[in-house]
Amino acid sequence: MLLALLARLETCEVDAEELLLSPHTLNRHLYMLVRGQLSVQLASRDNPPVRYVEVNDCVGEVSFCDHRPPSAYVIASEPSRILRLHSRELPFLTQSPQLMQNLIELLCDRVRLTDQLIINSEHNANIDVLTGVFNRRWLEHIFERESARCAFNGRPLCMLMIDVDEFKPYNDRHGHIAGDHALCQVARLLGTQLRPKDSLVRFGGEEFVILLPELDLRTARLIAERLRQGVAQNDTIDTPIGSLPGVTISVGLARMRASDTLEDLVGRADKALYLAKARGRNRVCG
Ligand SMILES: Nc1nc2c(ncn2[C@@H]2O[C@H](COP(=O)(O)OP(=O)(O)OP(=O)(O)O)[C@@H](O)[C@H]2O)c(=O)[nH]1
Repeated sequence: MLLALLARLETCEVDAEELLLSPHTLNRHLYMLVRGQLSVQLASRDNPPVRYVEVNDCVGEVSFCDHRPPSAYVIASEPSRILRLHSRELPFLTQSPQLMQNLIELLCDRVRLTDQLIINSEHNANIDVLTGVFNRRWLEHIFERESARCAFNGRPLCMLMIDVDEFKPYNDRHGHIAGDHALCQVARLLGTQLRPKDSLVRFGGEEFVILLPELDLRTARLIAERLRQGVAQNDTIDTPIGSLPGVTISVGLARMRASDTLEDLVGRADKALYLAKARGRNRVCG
């Protein structure tokens, strides 16, 4: 059976940059890479590869089976040798339970890989690139969930609005890259002191938001004070560009009221933050 299958395979050579599969062209082949490397690109040939196909990997199996155009571009990233099987040989494959089992496993792998890519891209869409903490998009999602959950259980929900103090002069004195390191340090210091159910979000620029579910105002204030002290006590930041002076933060605190929208809660936390700045910075208000 295997020998008969091998006899049905064609060998082809592709040059670097050559297009093997495209969403605009029906695919009739199942390909197996025997030398070189292929890249898989979604939506446009100009997008960076989402993955690479290495030797012994297959591509094209989904369109080979369903006779529909491929969902991605597959391009040779270097000169490559490929074995291919035409879809007219599909009835031949069905004669062997083992070959069918292999094909099903291949399709299952592809489904899992696609799921993982979706999970990764969903995750990346919620993460701030510089600091690695959640971004504003995530805040909207998590606020909806946590505010509903806390309201349903009759539990409080508090928000901390945090702003790095005098960050413009810090950037001016030490440079923007140093400022970036300082922001990462703040994110790290804040993140390591939180419970898993708390959400740390980079709200924008030098501002962070923390959602604290199931904590009353008094406890949230203690936590805010602990966070403030944690940042202030780190008076130097070790970075690849050298040792930099630490920064301080001001914190505005607000507790969710019934029927608060995210904007309402952010607005009150922001007012409290403004007060903390006006009273001299490096403090908690609200
Ligand atoms: N390095 C760096 N700087 C940023 C980033 N985002 C915002 N900033 C800077 O943060 C600074 C914020 O400055 P201001 O809003 O004037 O406030 P401040 O100097 O921190 O003063 P106070 O908030 O009143 O204590 C601006 O200079 C922005 O350019 C970033 O991602 N990296």
